[in-house]
Amino acid sequence: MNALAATSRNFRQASRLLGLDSKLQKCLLIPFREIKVECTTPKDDGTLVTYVGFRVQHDNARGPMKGGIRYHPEVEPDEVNALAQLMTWKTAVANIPYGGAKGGIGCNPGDLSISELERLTRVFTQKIHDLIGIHTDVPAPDMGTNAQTMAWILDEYSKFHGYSPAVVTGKPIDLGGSLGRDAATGRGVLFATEALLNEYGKSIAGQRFVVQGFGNVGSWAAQLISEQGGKVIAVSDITGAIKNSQGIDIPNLLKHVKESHGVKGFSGADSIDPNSVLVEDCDILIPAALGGVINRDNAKDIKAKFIIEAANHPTDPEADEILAKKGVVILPDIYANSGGVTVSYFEWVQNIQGFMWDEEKVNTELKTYMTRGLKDVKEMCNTHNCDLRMGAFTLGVNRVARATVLRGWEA
Ligand SMILES: NC(=O)C1=CN([C@@H]2O[C@H](COP(=O)(O)OP(=O)(O)OC[C@H]3O[C@@H](n4cnc5c(N)ncnc54)[C@H](OP(=O)(O)O)[C@@H]3O)[C@@H](O)[C@H]2O)C=CC1
Ligand SMILES: O=C(O)CCC(=O)C(=O)O
Repeated sequence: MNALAATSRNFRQASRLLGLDSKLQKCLLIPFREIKVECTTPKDDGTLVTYVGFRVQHDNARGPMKGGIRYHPEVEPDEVNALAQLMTWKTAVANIPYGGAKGGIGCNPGDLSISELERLTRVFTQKIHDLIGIHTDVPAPDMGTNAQTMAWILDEYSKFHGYSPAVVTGKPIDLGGSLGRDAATGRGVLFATEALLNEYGKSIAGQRFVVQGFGNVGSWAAQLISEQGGKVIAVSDITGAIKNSQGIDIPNLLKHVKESHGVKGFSGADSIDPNSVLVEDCDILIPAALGGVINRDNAKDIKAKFIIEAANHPTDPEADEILAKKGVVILPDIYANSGGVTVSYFEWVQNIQGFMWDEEKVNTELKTYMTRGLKDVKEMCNTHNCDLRMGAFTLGVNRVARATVLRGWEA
């Protein structure tokens, strides 16, 4: 099932549980604005190349639209649309005053030089600068983009609108980025996992984890989990997959990845088939790469008891049903990975206030938001007698529906 069909199906199920009428459902589902732009830019050898860029602004009932920009070869309109919709429900679940958006460019950032990436980012910004802004739509990093990408967007945007650090989050600290934003999604995953395990009388220490994806989110999650005594027994990225049943030494793996640009060849673990990583024997599985990776083909073989969705939309609805029958507990993306956008919100607040928080304050506030988030989700599970995914969807959709009705959508 494609990402948009899957996300919209979850939305409709939540709307039915909430008893939303069909007109309001339609109004909430259809994006506010979908932008598609041509980005033609010279390569380093002077030849011209054209990429297609997207920004989908899904909803702004609760505040400025917010969401990352992804550079990946598989970026396509339906997926960006689904990811923008997920951002609307995610910011509502986190209870931060934002709507949802997402963007992307269909390119392989690994094939581009730094100067080619800079030119592409500047051309994309030139095409969308009049549609983003501090109080309209605030981009951030996602797969294939990082703090440097945000610095280029900030600089290009500022040429048109004056210096505006709050127009993007996830910036370098020297340009007004927040302490703790780089680690925030992984740290949020840690806090969410702790809060969930607490419900089962368990803690991180001694649990066996498998992490798919070792970029920003996966590597921070693995590092913070291992610091809490969790045993990360298998990890994968685009270069391959590795396993050590005794637990991988994450600080050493991080050094290896810095030097070798991937987990492949790490001497402290055995190489395994990347296709087997999701079905490895473990207690907790953390998908932290692409969407749709847990589907009807592999769900029945998953051995983890808990799945913490660090990635966006890693689990297909068909897999959800199979896993529910097996008793696997899934902590859904729109709650589990909300630590990133929550600290993005803290960054935006700091930029607007012109006052910088220390890292301890950022992390303490993040823990408060993540702990309260699970409590709110569980309350909806009790009210609607549903699983955690529907608990999160009903929570997010209900908050957006209430804001929409209060603002007077029937004009
Ligand atoms: N960054 C953030 O703050 C947030 C990110 N997310 C979500 O988390 C996920 C990861 O994002 P992020 O860490 O930022 O992205 P990064 O680009 O930093 O990292 C992505 C990781 O996934 C790996 N990867 C790509 N394809 C595969 C594959 N087929 N199998 C295994 N690994 C693969 C990449 O390998 P390689 O580097 O070798 O290509 C890399 O290790 C995405 O779904 C994103 O939407 C959610 C909330 C916030
Ligand atoms: O930090 C942000 O604004 C958005 C992060 C993001 O894209 C996501 O949560 O999926």
